[in-house]
Amino acid sequence: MAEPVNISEFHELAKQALPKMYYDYYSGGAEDQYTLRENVEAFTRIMFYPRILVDVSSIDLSTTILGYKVSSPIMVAPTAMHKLAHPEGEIATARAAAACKTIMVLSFMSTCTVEEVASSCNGIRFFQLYVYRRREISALLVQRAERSGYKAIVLTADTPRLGRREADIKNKMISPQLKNFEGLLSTEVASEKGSKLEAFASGTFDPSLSWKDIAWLKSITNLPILIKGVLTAEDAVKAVEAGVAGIIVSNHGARQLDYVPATISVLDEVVQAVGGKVPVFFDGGIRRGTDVFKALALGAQAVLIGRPVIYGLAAKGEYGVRRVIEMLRDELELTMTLCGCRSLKEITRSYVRTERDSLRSSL
Ligand SMILES: Cc1cc2nc3c(=O)[nH]c(=O)nc-3n(C[C@H](O)[C@H](O)[C@H](O)COP(=O)(O)O)c2cc1C
Ligand SMILES: CC(C)CC(=O)C(=O)O
Repeated sequence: MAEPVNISEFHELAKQALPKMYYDYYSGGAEDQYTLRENVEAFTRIMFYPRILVDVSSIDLSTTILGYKVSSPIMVAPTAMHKLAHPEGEIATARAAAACKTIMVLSFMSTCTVEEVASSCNGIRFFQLYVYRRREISALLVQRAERSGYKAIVLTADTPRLGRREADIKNKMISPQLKNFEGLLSTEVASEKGSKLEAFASGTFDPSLSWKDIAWLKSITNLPILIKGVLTAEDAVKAVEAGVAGIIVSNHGARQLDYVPATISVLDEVVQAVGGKVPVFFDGGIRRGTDVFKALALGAQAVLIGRPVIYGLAAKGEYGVRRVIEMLRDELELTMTLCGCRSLKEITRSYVRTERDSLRSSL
């Protein structure tokens, strides 16, 4: 295929490049994959209401995230095991994110260590945390990340168990390859049945994790804490009360509970509940710059992209990840230009209408 011109073409290239087991793991969702489709399709039901005759000769996409300057509001979401996509793994991703002057969130379940990624290039990075039954291992990783210069902890709160991913069961997905835990924990799972990754997670992840543990996390780190996996106003309020520095509206790329709404359709509600007390970030189903604009218009301060990064990495390594981020950035710039928004601050709710808005106005 010629040089891809959009994320969907990177997806196609990645599918060709990857062994089926890994492609299915990366691209798949939980059970019927209803939410997986919805995450993308819900964006198609939001329409633009652009303004004309605005001087758009200069467009500024830069912003700050937790005080760190970035070139655009598009960050790299934490996704596990990049070496299954490309031999350079998370190092290639980190270099691409740094070249694009944006933030990468490194997964707890990475195939390069926290330290290897930190020393691979200069860039602002956050560290995503899973809490293991053996809490001392999670605590140690938080401390290693803090020592290595990561600037925030992203606590993933939607994974007491792994969702049921049927392709992984059928493919007998391999045990995770996690270099961070060498000498701490064996990641080999003996089970002959189903997904070894799932068997590993069910033996290792702590299902007792609860709101009170935010205080525990605060007691072991000075870094700001973002909570990832919020889908309701009720949990958004609890997160603010627990003292987090930000919220990530996410359904884990539709890989956990199937039949939760598309994340873009709950963003409004969460943003209103938070009432500007902390920044709200967003992920799930972003495949176009227009999607980024829609999330910003509905109140997200920035977005994160998961699968598009993996597709770029699988197709073309570091260069591919860079192209994916640049493409979305360029598409966002064009969307802003055509909507008549010169800066991210000018992107407001009045530039989009959701299905619910249209229903309300027809009543
Ligand atoms: C292959 C894959 C692995 C993931 N691994 C993690 C992970 O280790 N930690 C985490 O918090 N989220 C993980 N996620 C969820 C992403 O952070 C993010 O919420 C999701 O991918 C966003 O949706 P998108 O892929 O449609 O952009 C993973 C997602 C995928 C697709
Ligand atoms: C290794 C997994 C627990 C990573 C993950 O969060 C996912 O696959 O969605």
